[in-house]
Amino acid sequence: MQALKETQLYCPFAYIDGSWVAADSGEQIDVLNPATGESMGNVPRLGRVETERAIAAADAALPAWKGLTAQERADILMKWHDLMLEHQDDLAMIMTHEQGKPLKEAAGEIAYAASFLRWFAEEARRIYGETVPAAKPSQRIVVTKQPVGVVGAITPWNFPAAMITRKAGAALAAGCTVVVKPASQTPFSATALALLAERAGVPRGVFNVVPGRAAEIAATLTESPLVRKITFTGSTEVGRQLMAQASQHIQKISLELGGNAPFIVFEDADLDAAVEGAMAAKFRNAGQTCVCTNRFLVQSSVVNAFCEKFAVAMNSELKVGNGTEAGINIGPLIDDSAVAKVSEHVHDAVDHGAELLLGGHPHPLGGNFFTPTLVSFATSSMKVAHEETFGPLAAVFPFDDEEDAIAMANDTEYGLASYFYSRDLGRVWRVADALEYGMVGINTGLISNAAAPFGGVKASGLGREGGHQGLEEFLETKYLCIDLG
Ligand SMILES: O=CCCC(=O)O
Repeated sequence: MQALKETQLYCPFAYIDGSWVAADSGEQIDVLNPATGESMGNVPRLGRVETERAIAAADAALPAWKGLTAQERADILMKWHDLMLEHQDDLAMIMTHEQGKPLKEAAGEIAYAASFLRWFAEEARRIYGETVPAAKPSQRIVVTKQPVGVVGAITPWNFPAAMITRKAGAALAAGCTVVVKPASQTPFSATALALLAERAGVPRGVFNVVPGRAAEIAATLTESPLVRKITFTGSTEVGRQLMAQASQHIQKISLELGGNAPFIVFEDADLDAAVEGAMAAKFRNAGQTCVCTNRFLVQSSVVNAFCEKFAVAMNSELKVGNGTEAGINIGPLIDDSAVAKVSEHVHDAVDHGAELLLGGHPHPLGGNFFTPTLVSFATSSMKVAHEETFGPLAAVFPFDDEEDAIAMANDTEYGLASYFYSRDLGRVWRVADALEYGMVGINTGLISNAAAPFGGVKASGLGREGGHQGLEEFLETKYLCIDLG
């Protein structure tokens, strides 16, 4: 790996109860740089026994952590935030090496990740209760909020830092303690965050990182009666299993799962603005973002003009390569099966009659690089209409009118992010109301923000992260009935 300013941030260990540890078995995970295929190092491959230790540590640390004042917890979270920004370049370098996203984008993710710590530090001091008029004159009803307890957080490879802070920031602010299972592709971002958490003053046992065997660690978290909440970002398939497993001890659960985001361009839209939004909504992290557009629905009267402008922007703005090189803004896909999936969706679309306007093949650089691809005349018979591609394929589906667009947009089991462009105020409200999605970007292709409630409906998940709603997910409501006699 290229040199870090502070080499200690490269932590090839798990972090349990304030100690840096190896797996009992000595087993390790070899972490590959998706741009080169080379190893960037190993972390321990933990399993059940070490996870049980982490849960026990989190449980032991809970009374003291929830016993701090909100201000004390907020101060520690703010310190953690500041340290992340202080080490932004190194954290970005680690992320680019293990995840592939270009350095500038990785630095952007570090800032985004830190913003959750700031947001939840501020929200920690606003965990309000309420009083309610009672049924009897002698009684008082008081509602309080308490931390749910120990949290198991399972996080994905596509946002190796932000998905940890979005969960752990909220949990710690609420007074919970956390065991994080990071993705095996990107554990070094997680362990670097643990080091900074320790330096910020997060007490031992409050924040633990357990890289390792995913199914075994998930089973250990869901089988433990000490764990009171599971929070997961990843596939709908795994989310469904976790939800079933979490039912054993009726654990609270938040799930941020797959999507099939539509991006609708109406004929009254500002097409240049729509293309700018399309670039952002499609190509962030090379298309490997759960809120990336999967289907561009464009009104027939403007479909040619939109495709022309979109192709020009893609040709002139997208530079594919190793994310550590200057000027690169499309890195590699995470692995060869991701490349195979994009290829499969492109071939399937072309075989079913789509017109290939740009790309359509792996990039000449080879490895996990794929050329940004644009196809038009996509139809509902194609795989890209129903499955999340999770790569740099932009598929344009023409539609006739507003009713048609809404029906096409909602014709999916998913309901995470959606986008549309229109300058007609009446249409803006009608379409925003009609879209069956947890998030709607209107005349914008970027919707992610610590202050906003992020999450989906239908098969895209349960619960919200970020916003004040994100904190609620880690709180229990308790009602006190006081009889004054
Ligand atoms: O891919 C999941 C999260 C992306 C985001 O927070 O914008």
